[in-house]
Amino acid sequence: MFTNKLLTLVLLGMKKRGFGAVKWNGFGGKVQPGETIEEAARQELQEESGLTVDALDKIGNIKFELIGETELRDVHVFRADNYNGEPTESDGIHSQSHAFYLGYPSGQMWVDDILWFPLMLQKKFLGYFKFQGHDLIIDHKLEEVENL
Ligand SMILES: CNc1ncnc2c1ncn2[C@@H]1O[C@H](COP(=O)(O)OP(=O)(O)OP(=O)(O)O)[C@@H](O)[C@H]1O
Repeated sequence: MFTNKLLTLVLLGMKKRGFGAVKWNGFGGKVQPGETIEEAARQELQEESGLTVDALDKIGNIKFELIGETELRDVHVFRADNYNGEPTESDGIHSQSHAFYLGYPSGQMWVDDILWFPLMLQKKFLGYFKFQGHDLIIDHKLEEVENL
């Protein structure tokens, strides 16, 4: 994430295949055995975008319930304001910066992102979203918190 007085840019990746294919999204994936959640976040960022980060702030936690799936998806959201390297396309992900306030590709993102992305610039938050299929939210809660 890069901010100056005029504009905030957010680097997003488009998954080429699998769950959430063709949606612009934060970089991420599943935590492997023996990894902490933060280690997994750094690993996925590096694998998917080619970037490394020094400071990584935990800013959100969202539980997703998808009707028909037995387990909740427990998503931890981290933010980094500086990064090392240049974003590169990987096997599974195509990366591109998007201006946060201008022309954000909302038609090609998870519908929940539009509700919580604005919070991640300034707040910590907890969220819950219940989905029917991949495009319809039938229940949700979002709350700002001091600490996670
Ligand atoms: C349902 N609403 C959602 N809204 C916003 N973001 C969502 C999301 N659901 C998952 N995410 C994110 O999507 C990425 C891939 O997650 P996930 O599919 O579990 O990982 P992984 O790369 O291992 O994918 P495959 O299952 O192998 O395709 C990861 O950043 C995760 O945080």
